Amino acid sequence: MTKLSVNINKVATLRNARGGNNPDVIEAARNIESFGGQGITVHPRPDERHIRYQDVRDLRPIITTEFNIEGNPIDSFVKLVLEVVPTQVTLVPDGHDQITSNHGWDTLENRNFLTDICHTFSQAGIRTSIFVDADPKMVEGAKACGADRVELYTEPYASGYNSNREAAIAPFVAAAEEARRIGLGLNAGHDLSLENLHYFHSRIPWTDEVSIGHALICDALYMGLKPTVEKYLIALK
Ligand SMILES: CC(=O)[C@@H](O)[C@H](O)COP(=O)(O)O
Ligand SMILES: NCC(=O)COP(=O)(O)O
Repeated sequence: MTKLSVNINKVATLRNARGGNNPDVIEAARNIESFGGQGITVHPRPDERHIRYQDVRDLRPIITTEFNIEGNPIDSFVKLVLEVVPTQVTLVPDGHDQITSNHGWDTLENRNFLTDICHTFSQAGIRTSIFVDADPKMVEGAKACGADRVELYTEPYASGYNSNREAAIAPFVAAAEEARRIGLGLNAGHDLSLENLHYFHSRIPWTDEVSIGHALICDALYMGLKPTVEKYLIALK
């Protein structure tokens, strides 16, 4: 069964716009779980443009499903994750000034660094996932780093979906088959939406978890959070 982990970064974006606590990320997380969401994902960036480090601390005790913290493993991020001990940590190679994530790790070039980081988190009992492009070599490299899972960066699939979905999904099926072959867990995320999620899942049903934020929160502005979460869960049937 593929779990839906809802990324609530954009709830925090809206909250920070006015400087108060509305919308409340804690209430959003509680609601998402009550509506059937099987995980909460956050990506605390160094500039705290949306999710703040204190949000991560505040969310930990109230999350009853899976808690996935994504980020570039700079010292402050590593310290926060070890303090909070989430279900999973997802290592993302974002630069400080990136508007959003736009590529995965080179797991061959960064093998020693990623191996050390994965070991540190594994020793703390945290599942590790490495964010990679849909490339079987990068998947294999993540396994060599000792990661439990990879997360496939799915923006290229999403952007190619409308013009040729068969072509868009092909590299992801190849990368996902490599993960399955070598016994690596499989996550996916970035720009997945109600439009493209069902097809992705129909072609790669062994995906363990999809983490979805931007499109889902935008959909919720039109349809409401409960119906939106329910629609995303149906797309994973
Ligand atoms: C790794 C990934 O794809 C998500 O964390 C995405 O980067 C969301 O980050 P923003 O919400 O800051 O765009
Ligand atoms: N790992 C992907 C994620 O958490 C959310 O990405 P997006 O749906 O906001 O593009």
